[in-house]
Amino acid sequence: MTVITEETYKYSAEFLISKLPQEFQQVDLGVICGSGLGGLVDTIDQSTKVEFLYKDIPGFVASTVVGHAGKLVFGHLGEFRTPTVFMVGRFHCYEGHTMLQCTLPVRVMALMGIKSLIVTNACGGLKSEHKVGDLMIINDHLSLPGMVGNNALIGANIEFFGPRFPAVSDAYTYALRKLAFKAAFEVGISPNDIREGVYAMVTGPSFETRVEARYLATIGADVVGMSTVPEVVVARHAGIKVLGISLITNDVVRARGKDAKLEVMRELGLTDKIDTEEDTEKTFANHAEVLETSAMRSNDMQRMVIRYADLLAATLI
Ligand SMILES: O=P(O)(O)O[C@H]1O[C@H](CO)[C@@H](O)[C@H]1O
Ligand SMILES: Nc1nc2[nH]cnc2c(=O)[nH]1
Repeated sequence: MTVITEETYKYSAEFLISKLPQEFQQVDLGVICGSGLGGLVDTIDQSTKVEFLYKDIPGFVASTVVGHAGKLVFGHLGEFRTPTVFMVGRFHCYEGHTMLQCTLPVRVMALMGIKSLIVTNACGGLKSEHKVGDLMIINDHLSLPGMVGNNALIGANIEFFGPRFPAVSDAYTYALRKLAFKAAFEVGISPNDIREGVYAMVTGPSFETRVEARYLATIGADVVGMSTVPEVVVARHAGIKVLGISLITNDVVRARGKDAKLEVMRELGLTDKIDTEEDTEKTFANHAEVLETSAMRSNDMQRMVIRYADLLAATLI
């Protein structure tokens, strides 16, 4: 198992601080941009923005997924010009990175002073009442890897960041969720297009089988994705408040699929013996669709995040 020491996190943060102007020596807010959602950095003041490629930052691994640019950007967000650090592209375990490598940037952000983190992602919808393109404020998560031996906090605990056994029962701060809904409604997002619910994490990279999708829905998940949870767990461990926003980029296929036995019975004229109904759905999840939906809805998400940052700056949360 790769071990990342307290010194490594500090070295990464010190590297960044040594290269940053005074205004970004300490940042208030962190944002992790999900698949195809990195456009948010195009909305910040371009004249003060400072960018680092992940490959140039000590301790960071490389980002390999299409739709994840692979850079850390410092800039002023919103009318209140909140000093913010953006991960434009994140790391996923399915890229071959460990949980510790995937979450290293969150601890670096913690060392740079963030008190609040916005985690965004693209995900598949598991409920028939969801529409592709809906936003969802995460109110809880279900970590399948975390429950069976791949929790982001496995390994020697670094007391400097937080306790050995942190509570995550209210990982997604209620007051911040309220603020996010307020921001969404204020920028004109319809209550019909934004929900609140449970994000399930699987490691991927294969999408769900039909029965896995039904299983996840049965055990309480509303959406499923391959990220977010490790970042949230590490952020909460370090005492950072979290808002999670999911964009439902595709429907996860839950129907049973074509029934070979029925087809053969029909072909042989055994129709009087058919006692079950077929339950088919021919679509399948794919990353191109994920990026297409992100591109369609990223503007709304950006406006909402900017408004949220301003509401946050104006409150004491
Ligand atoms: O969670 P983000 O990084 O937004 O990306 C999601 O989209 C990719 C699959 O299309 C997976 O990486 C999944 O986790
Ligand atoms: N696991 C998973 N991750 C996703 N990310 C975006 N869409 C999906 C999906 O359908 N399943």
